[in-house]
Amino acid sequence: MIATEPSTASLPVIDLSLLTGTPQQQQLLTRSLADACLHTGFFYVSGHGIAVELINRVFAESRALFGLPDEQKDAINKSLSRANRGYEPLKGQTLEPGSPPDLKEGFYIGEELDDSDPRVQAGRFNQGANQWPASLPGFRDTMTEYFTALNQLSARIMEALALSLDLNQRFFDDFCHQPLSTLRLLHYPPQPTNPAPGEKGCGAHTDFGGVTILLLDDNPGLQVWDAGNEQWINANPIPGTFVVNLGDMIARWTNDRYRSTLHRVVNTSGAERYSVPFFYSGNPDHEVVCLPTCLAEGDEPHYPPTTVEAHLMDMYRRTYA
Ligand SMILES: O=C(O)CCC(=O)C(=O)O
Ligand SMILES: [Fe+2]
Repeated sequence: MIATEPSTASLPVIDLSLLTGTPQQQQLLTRSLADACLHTGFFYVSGHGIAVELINRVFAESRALFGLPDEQKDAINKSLSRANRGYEPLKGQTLEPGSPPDLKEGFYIGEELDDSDPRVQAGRFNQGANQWPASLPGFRDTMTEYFTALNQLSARIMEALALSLDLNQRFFDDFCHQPLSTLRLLHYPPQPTNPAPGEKGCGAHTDFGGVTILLLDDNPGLQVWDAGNEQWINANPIPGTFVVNLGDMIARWTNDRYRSTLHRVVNTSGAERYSVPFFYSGNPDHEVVCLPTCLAEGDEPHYPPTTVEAHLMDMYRRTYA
């Protein structure tokens, strides 16, 4: 029997500033992190060092972007980009197979690489130039600043994850070199009063990549599947934190010890909801092979070795097939 009412259980808050604390503080951090990763792979992060002033500018620019006239948004439609950058209209994606399209519009940003970059010339996955809205003068600089800051924050989270897996703190350094990252702005209109069956902001899905750092506005709506109790947990916003979750690649890497968990959005807040997920997938050439500390004696790896890029391309193929 699957409970339909979201549970009142909550996700843990992890203070990332403990990473540079005393050995005892570090141990506290890595233990609570391991615990969260073994359960849902979802947790809040405080002590992240991202300025609230920058966060406010990101939301202001995001609201301005989605408020532009349709012609201006269509001029930078994602379909015009070889690198999956730009605007995705409302109902442009169906994250939950068998459900109606998602009630959200989005905008995709990645590292700015021009045509002379060898990665672009080689046609590497998702590498290329962005499409910027011509009428918003501060948009590009704000998003670039936030993108850079979140790449750095992701690398710190990878250090904490390494420690939590009994690996050297620098174990993921090569993975964090020239990472493939996607910043995604999202806007959810209020849930309609008479939705079609299954219609909602964002269908139930797991994230494909490494870690996702999700910035929420003040509105609830995000729900995380609690497999142990077969119910949805509300992941409501906590001021000053991000929601962080592990993607399928970390589950694969840890032989399914660490979890990539289903989540969805139902915007019953009655308000326009804005969120900003940042997907960190690491160096495309990095080999993803069962971690040495995740294979108990007598266990077999659940997956063959792959690379970051091959894993991502495979996941995209399955979703957009
Ligand atoms: O908007 C949210 O709160 C979640 C978005 C999400 O899960 C995603 O974009 O993968
Ligand atoms: Fe997601």
